[in-house]
Amino acid sequence: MPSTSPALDVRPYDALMLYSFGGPDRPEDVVPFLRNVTAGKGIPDARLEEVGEHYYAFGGKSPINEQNLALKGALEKELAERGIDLPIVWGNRNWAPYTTDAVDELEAMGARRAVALVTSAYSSYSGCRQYREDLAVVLDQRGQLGPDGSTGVQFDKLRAYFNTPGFVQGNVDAVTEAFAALAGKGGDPAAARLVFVTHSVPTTMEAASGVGHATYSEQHLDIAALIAAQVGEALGHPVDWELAYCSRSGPPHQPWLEPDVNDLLGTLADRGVRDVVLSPIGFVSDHMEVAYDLDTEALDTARSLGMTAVRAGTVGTRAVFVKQLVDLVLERAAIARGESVDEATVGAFPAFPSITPNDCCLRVHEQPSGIPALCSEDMHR
Ligand SMILES: CC1=C(CCC(=O)O)c2cc3nc(cc4[nH]c(cc5[nH]c(cc1n2)c(C)c5CCC(=O)O)c(CCC(=O)O)c4C)C(CCC(=O)O)=C3C
Ligand SMILES: [Fe+2]
Repeated sequence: MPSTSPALDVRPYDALMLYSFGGPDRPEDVVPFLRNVTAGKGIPDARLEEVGEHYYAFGGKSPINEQNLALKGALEKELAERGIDLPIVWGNRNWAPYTTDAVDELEAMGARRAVALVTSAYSSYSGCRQYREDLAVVLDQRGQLGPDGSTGVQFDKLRAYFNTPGFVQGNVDAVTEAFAALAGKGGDPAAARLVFVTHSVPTTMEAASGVGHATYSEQHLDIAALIAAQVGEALGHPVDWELAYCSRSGPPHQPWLEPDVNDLLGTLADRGVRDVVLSPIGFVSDHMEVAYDLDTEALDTARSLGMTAVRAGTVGTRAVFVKQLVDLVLERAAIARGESVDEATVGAFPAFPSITPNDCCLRVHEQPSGIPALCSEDMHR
């Protein structure tokens, strides 16, 4: 039974759904996985073949599934330590266990209402709405979509958590450690440039992102400034920083957010920067974009430019981050019960809403998608 102590009350939720992207576990999975990811998205074949090679270079196995299992284990431990009885089910948009498997599991355990934790910290189509659309499609296939939805599991979602204290602190700790590692490699921390990295998105997706508070890039810039300032305090000297992007896809004529991290490294090298710390604040774990685009490609670029570079860790299963996620579950539960709550945030922006405006983060700016998305004002039930 859920605890009824106020600080530990997770009513009305019966379960937490850890909702992620998914990735292949073996070489035979790579092509079917990429087909799932790219259905109807107009990604050129050449890009797909290239991305397939990234996976084959790692034995056809993405690190993402093991990382999600580790996060699930860490969350279970944190919940147990706080005396909170809330089972966790895991589902992915693009690979097994799929969204529909997670919904099956919820039904099998008799769950009526679940709260979803998406493994993306920022508000954008790819990091928020696409998850809510896919969940709506799955419920629709089961005949469980609609404002009353009385037959199916009812879903809520945690708010975007990029601007929460635990996410920012986890990154501050990881970056501070990376500056120490840079010194260990003979680099000069006092002269090093801190380069934050996130996933690029088309500029149309950027324009449509962020609930009217702040776009995808503005969300990153806001916490990047905070992280750099706090790292500077820890190190005792100011830290110069930049935001760069990785993992661009799509056709060449389509504009995406820039600069690409490799191009930025070239620019910095031209300006005489010799030492770099890369901090992948756009990602919550060291999955394939980090393992390939940063650890393989960007670190190679830095090496060929004669730079000393260290890649900081992602928040992963850091205790401060896992605690924050559990705090967010308690916060969302209190909101669902109609209680007034203090939504802890850091930086310039308010807490992003957990029930989003209907047209928030559409795939193409100002063009309603026609696809319902769960946890939006209309679909909230
Ligand atoms: C903002 C964002 C995040 C959020 C950051 C986060 O959640 O961490 C994210 C996460 C991920 N993206 C991932 C993989 C892929 N993303 C692709 C394609 C795309 N991503 C996009 C954006 C994002 N993606 C976009 C705008 C596209 C173009 C197509 C479209 O408009 O949707 C493609 C197709 C080939 C290619 O173009 O690269 C693949 C294989 C994996 C799994 C990694 C693993 O296996 O470990 C993860 C976690
Ligand atoms: Fe992606």
